[in-house]
Formats: sequence, structure tokens, C-alpha cells
Amino acid sequence: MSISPPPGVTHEGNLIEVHNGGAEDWLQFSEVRPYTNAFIRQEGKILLGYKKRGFGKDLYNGFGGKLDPGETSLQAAERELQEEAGIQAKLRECGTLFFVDEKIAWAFHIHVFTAETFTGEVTETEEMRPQWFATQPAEETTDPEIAKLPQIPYSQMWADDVYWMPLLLSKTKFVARMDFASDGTLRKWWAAKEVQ
Ligand SMILES: Nc1ncnc2c1[nH]c(=O)n2[C@H]1C[C@H](O)[C@@H](COP(=O)(O)OP(=O)(O)OP(=O)(O)O)O1
Repeated sequence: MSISPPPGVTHEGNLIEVHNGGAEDWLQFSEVRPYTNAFIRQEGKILLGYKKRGFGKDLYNGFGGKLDPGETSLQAAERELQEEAGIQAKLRECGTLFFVDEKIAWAFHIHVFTAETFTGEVTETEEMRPQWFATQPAEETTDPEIAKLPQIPYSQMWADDVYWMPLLLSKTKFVARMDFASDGTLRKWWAAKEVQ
């Protein structure tokens, strides 16, 4: 079955819609700016960062930000991971997020990346405090180190993350558009997974 993604979301592959909500119209936007967001995902756990300043302050998120002039999204994602978590990884793109916010003039086109391995030491930086979280309930793991980790803190993350993070964790390529109201709540959302 072919489905039509919302405005701003361009995708070539076969998609299956997994979430669709909010009664309002999609917000208009006049400019699109590229961003990155990267996650280290290992057996039973994921590395997130607590944002200490700036946009998204006090929320947990992946590591990422704006592209520098001349950079590809992959180069930017690997640089931001080094700058914000102190580690190096060969990242792979695993999804795309498109955000529009009533308070912000441009739309965010975020390339999402993952890796299972990394080099270097996970380090707190001026911008982010990295922390590991369990990706499965403590009673479902036999690994005592994983059982000790906190669960993914969705209540302290962007309101959209709960819709696409499970797809990232299940290694399913995804694409999503999320529109935010000026009070930070979601006003309209759509997410789909890619099928081969
Ligand atoms: N709604 C939502 N959900 C999940 N992730 C995000 C959003 N909105 C977002 O902007 N993000 C992500 C995308 C990026 O990874 C960061 C925002 O980047 P930012 O910190 O503004 O960019 P930097 O280049 O690091 O900024 P400074 O270093 O200049 O502060 O959040």
C-alpha cells in the first residue's frame, strides 16, 4: 500500500504508517535547516545525553546539532558526537525527522544516525552529560549490569521521541514529521517505517 508523507518529508522507499495524530493542519514553513542526531546503541542499552544548555536544555537526547559549512550530514554527526560525548564512531543513517515549531521560523530536517561500537571514552562535556539507559525492562535481561541501568526517560525527552525511538531500537528505518505548538506540546505528528 502506498502512503503519502506530510509536506516536507521526502522519501523514496516503501513506507508503512505507524503513528498519525493531531486534528490541526500541518504548520507552514519557509526554510529548512539540516541537523544531525546520533545514538550509540548496544545490546540492551543506549547512550543518551542530558543537554546542559541551549536549545532542548534539560532534556535527554542523542548527540548532534547543525551542519558546519561544507560538511555532509555524516561528517557533522561524527564531529558532534566527538564534541558532545568525547567519542568517535562510524555512524550509519537510520532515519529522518522533520520538525516544525510554531515559535521557530525554519523547519528542522534531522538526519538520525546510530553505531554499535565506538572508540574513546564517554565524557561529560560543556554541552552534554552522557548516560547509558536500558532498552528493555530489568526483569527481561540476564545481564546484571543492564538490569541496574535506568529505563529510557521519555518524560524528560522531546515529546516526539516516544513515537520513533522504538523504531530506532528495533533497527527499523523510519521517517517522521512532528509539529510543535508554542507551549512545547505536539500539535500534529506522523511517523512511518521503511519496508524492504
Ligand atoms: N523535537 C526534537 N526531538 C528530538 N531531537 C530534536 C528535536 N528538535 C531538535 O532540534 N532535536 C535535536 C537535533 C539536534 O541534534 C539537537 C539540536 O541541535 P543544537 O544543539 O541546537 O545544535 P548545535 O549545533 O549543537 O548548537 P550549539 O552548539 O550552537 O548550541 O536537538
